[in-house]
Amino acid sequence: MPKGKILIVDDNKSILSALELLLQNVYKDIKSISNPNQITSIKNLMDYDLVLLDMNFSAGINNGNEGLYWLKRIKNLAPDVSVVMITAYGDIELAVRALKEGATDFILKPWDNKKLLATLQAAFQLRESKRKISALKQKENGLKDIINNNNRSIVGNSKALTYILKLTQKVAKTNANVLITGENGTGKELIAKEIHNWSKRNNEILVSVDMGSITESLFESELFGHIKGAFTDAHTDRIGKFEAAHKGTLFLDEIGNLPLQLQAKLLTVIQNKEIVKIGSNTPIPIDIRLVCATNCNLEKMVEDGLFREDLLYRINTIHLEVPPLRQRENDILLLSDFFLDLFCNKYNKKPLKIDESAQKKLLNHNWPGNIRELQHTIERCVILSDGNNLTTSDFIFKERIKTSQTTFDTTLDDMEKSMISNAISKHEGNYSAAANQLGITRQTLYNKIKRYNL
Ligand SMILES: Nc1ncnc2c1ncn2[C@@H]1O[C@H](COP(=O)(O)OP(=O)(O)OP(=O)(O)O)[C@@H](O)[C@H]1O
Repeated sequence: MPKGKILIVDDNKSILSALELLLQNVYKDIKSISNPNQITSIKNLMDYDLVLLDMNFSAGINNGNEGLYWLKRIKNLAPDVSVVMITAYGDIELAVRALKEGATDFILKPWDNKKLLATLQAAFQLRESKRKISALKQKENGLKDIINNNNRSIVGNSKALTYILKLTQKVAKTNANVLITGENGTGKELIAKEIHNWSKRNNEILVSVDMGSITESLFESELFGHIKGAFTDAHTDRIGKFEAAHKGTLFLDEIGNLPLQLQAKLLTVIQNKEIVKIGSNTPIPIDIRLVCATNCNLEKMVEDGLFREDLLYRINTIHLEVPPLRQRENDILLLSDFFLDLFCNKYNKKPLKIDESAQKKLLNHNWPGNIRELQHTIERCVILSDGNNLTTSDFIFKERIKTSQTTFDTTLDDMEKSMISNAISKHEGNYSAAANQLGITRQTLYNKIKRYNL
C-alpha cells in the first residue's frame, strides 16, 4: 500500500518521468518540479516526507553548489523533511558537505533502482521517527504543564507565611537542596511545588515520593528503577523516581520515616549523583534538585541515632520551617473562604457565608491538623449545610479523648477509633509518630482517619 509524500526536483524532464514511474507504487503522493525556484512556493512543504533533490541546475555548472543552496532553503522551511541528494557529478567531498548541511543521504546517477528505493525508504523511516519524537515531545510538554500547574496557589497573608514565601522565592532560584519542616498539614508539599515552579527547572517536572509509604523491599526499585529480568516480577524495564526527575526536582516527603539502612543508600546516590538500576551495572548520571520535607525533628533524631548526620547535612543546605496555622491567625478566615468557594463549586452548592460567631470559633480553635484539618472541616460543613450561613453549630471540633482506657461494651471499630484518637492526641497531631506508635503506615492511618471521620 503506497504511503508518504515525496517531492522530486530535477531539471531533466526524462529523469523526472523515470523516477515518477519507479516510485508511483511506493509513494501515495508524488510531485515533480523541474525548476528549483518553485520550491519556495510549494504550499505545506512541511507535510512532505521526502525530497529527492538534484544538485546541478544551470547548464555547464557541475559543482553541486546549487543543490546545497536549495538544500539549505528546504531545511529552513521544513527542518524535519528528509532530503536525499542525487547527482551525476558526485565525489566524497561533495557528499560530506551535503550531509553536513542536513541531507539524509546521497545517490549517484545513473542510479541502481533497488539501491535508490532502499535509500529513500530509510530516509522515509527517519522522517516518521522524527514525527513520532516531535509528537511525543509535545505530549511530554503538555503533561509537564498539567503536572506543574496542577497545584493550588498558596492562600494567606499572615506575617509568618509572607516571610516563608519570600524566603522560598529567594531559595528557589538557586540549585541548593532544601529541607522543609513543619507540622502535618501546614503546606510543606505546596511550598515544595512553589520552589520548583520558581526555579530554573520549571520546564521539567517535579516528582514527589512519599518515603513514609515505600516499603523497604520496594525502595530501590521505586527510586532507582530496574531492568527487565532483574527479579521475578520485573517483566519490563522500569525507570525509578530519580531518573524520572532528571533535570527537574525530586521531592522526598516524610524523609524522617526512612530507615537507617535506606538512608545510607540514599546518601550514596546524592553524593555520587548517579544511580544504578537493579539488575544493571551501569551507573546513570542524575541531575536533580532535591527538596525534602518532614514533621520530625531530624536534629533530635541524629542525637538519638535514628537519622544519619551526613545525610542531614546533604539535604538541608537551606532549611525552611513552615509555621503552624495557629501562628497564622490572619490566614484562618482567608483560607476558610477559599475552601468554602472551592467546595461550594465542587458540590454544586450556592455560595455560603460563615457568620461572625462561627468565625470567632474558627479563630479560637487550635488547629492541630493545620490547613488540612481546616480544609476537611469546611468540606464537611459544605456537604452537610442546608442554609446560606454556617453558624457555630456547624463547626463541631471533637475533643481529643484523653484517656486510653477502653470499656468492653464497645465495638472493635469504636476501640480502633479511640486508639487512633489517643495516638493523634498524644503526638499532638503528628500523624507519622501516631502511625508509628500504632504500628501502621501513615497511609493506613490517613485511610482510617477518613473512614472514621476523625
Ligand atoms: N496556604 C495554603 N493555601 C491553600 N491551600 C493550602 C495552603 N497550605 C496548605 N494547603 C492545602 O492543605 C493541604 C495540606 O497541605 P500539604 O499537603 O502541602 O501539607 P504538608 O505539610 O505537606 O502535610 P503532611 O506533612 O501531612 O504531608 C493540601 O490540600 C494543600 O493544598
